[in-house]
Amino acid sequence: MTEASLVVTDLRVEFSGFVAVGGVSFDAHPGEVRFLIGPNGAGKTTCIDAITGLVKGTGSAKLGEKELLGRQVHRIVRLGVGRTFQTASVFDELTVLQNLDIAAGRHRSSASLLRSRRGTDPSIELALEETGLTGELATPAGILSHGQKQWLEIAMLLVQDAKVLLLDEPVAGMSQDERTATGELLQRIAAKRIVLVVEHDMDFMRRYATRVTVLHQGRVLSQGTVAEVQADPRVQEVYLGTADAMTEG
Ligand SMILES: Nc1ncnc2c1ncn2[C@@H]1O[C@H](COP(=O)(O)OP(=O)(O)OP(=O)(O)O)[C@@H](O)[C@H]1O
Repeated sequence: MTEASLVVTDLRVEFSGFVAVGGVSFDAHPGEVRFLIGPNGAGKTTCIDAITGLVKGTGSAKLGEKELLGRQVHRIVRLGVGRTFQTASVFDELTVLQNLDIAAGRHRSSASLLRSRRGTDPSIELALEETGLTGELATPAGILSHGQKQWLEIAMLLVQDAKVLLLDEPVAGMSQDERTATGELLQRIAAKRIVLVVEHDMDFMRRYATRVTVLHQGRVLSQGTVAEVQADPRVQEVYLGTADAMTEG
């Protein structure tokens, strides 16, 4: 597994002259659950979109020595950068196993695909175990709970052996139990991979973040540990009235 870090430097994204991300720098390392937070429209998703090649950005986003900006989406995926979206994008009519097979097949040779037909692939078994979906192997993804769908998406990134997981609001709409299970899952995954979480849920962020970057109007307002950003008066000001939970707990 990689020891490489994700280092974003002076990232800028403009949409027809509107600066959505105006020079953002942060880094994320294996071993930490890194959070990107900020009010609506702060530029969080756009940062992820730029890192994954969906929108054009300037500046730099490096995974180890490899520059990601300027590469095509599929090449960035091949370098080991995976993401989830705010809405789960699994194949509802296919089973959990079939979804994982498709995810695994994307970067597998036909010889290994042939081998995998003779039994469940070890990487799939591992991903199922890791995400607690082993019992749902034959369940159509469409009837999974909201939380399980998100875990399936994460499992799909694991079977692709993603070195970087960029997760956009992974616990939105989840029950408290599902949030706890997700937080613990992210901590396990982050031991060996880079995990960057975009979230609005302050309680979740407080419980599971190792370090946090706060964005506001396309710029970094504050970054540090949860305690450091919570104590930052600029952060309190921005969150006052929108997420007053920022300073609670
Ligand atoms: N394709 C686009 N074209 C024009 N403007 C865009 C586009 N995508 C995003 N924006 C604008 O860029 C800004 C940042 O949007 P972004 O979705 O990154 O914010 P966010 O922090 O992820 O917000 P939220 O928490 O609401 O998802 C917003 O003002 C948004 O309207």
